[in-house]
Amino acid sequence: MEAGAALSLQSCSWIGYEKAGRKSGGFLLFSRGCGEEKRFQTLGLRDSRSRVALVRSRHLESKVSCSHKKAGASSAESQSFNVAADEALILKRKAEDITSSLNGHCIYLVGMMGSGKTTVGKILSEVLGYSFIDSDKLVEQAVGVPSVAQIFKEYSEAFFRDNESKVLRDLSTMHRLVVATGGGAVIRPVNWKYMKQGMTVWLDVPLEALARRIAAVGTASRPLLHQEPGDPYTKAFVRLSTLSEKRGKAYANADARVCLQTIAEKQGHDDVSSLTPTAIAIEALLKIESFLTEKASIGRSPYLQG
Ligand SMILES: Nc1ncnc2c1ncn2[C@@H]1O[C@H](COP(=O)(O)OP(=O)(O)OP(=O)(O)O)[C@@H](O)[C@H]1O
Ligand SMILES: O=C(O)C1=C[C@@H](O)[C@@H](O)[C@H](O)C1
Repeated sequence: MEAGAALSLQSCSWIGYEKAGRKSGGFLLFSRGCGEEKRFQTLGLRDSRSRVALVRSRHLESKVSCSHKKAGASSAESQSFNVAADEALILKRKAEDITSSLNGHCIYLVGMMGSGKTTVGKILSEVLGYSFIDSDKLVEQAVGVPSVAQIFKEYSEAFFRDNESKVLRDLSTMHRLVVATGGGAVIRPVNWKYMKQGMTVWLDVPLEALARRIAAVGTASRPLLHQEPGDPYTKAFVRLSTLSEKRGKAYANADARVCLQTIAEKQGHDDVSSLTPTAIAIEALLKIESFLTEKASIGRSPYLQG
């Protein structure tokens, strides 16, 4: 039971996993179940202040959710509503926890094509109050060509890489950005010098999931995947496998690794496809927090002045 029920963020609806009682006013009250300690740990809420705040916020927001719930909503609908609200709240709390130690430093998301750098990056930027930047788009603007695929075709990959390095160099002097980097940005050591001015986070996604995501939208916008013969899934999978073998070590230079397979296992799922982008963003914040805490514990708080 326990793997799925106790540890799952996906199934941690307030109603389902806190023991809930109903008051005459229709509001929910929570009592602490025996699995709560474990859940707090899973959510990365180790100190009592965060825990109290989360429980209080859940209580308050549950009043709002209950008073707005449609009378005819199915239990599946209300459970997924609660899961989404729960995740959003945890995300917000975690962002508040790390804001001061991050001290305005940029976050660079690295990972293979389709790993979710854009999707997760937008969520992180919003919750941290940062701006979101896609480095591929900056290269397109700098070159004056509307797509990366066209830059590869009209110029060359090397030309694209040179411009990508220039863009990363320029970004390295800035603050309060979440940057979705190009999938191949990790292969040039100089790019690491630029990205390490901030915090680097690797979104590590199994190849099958990447190929599935990319096949769903087609390979046309991803020039490195488009040349292979075959159906979109096979094209993507074959090429991504080769790229991943070449780049695996480079991605591992990142300060933090967000491994989707590990999150899925923690939540009791076999497959990463059940993970929401918000759950992945939460894990990213937890990993960022661990990195900052570890550095601070050895007297090397990377981003605090003084
Ligand atoms: N957690 C997720 N679950 C399911 N699909 C997702 C998830 N995250 C992203 N996707 C989908 O996968 C595709 C690729 O996502 P996204 O554009 O965020 O990746 P990326 O790393 O920025 O890709 P690229 O480097 O190729 O630009 C999109 O269609 C997106 O909707
Ligand atoms: O993985 C890669 O090498 C690439 C990823 C994309 O984001 C683009 O930067 C470009 O298509 C190259």
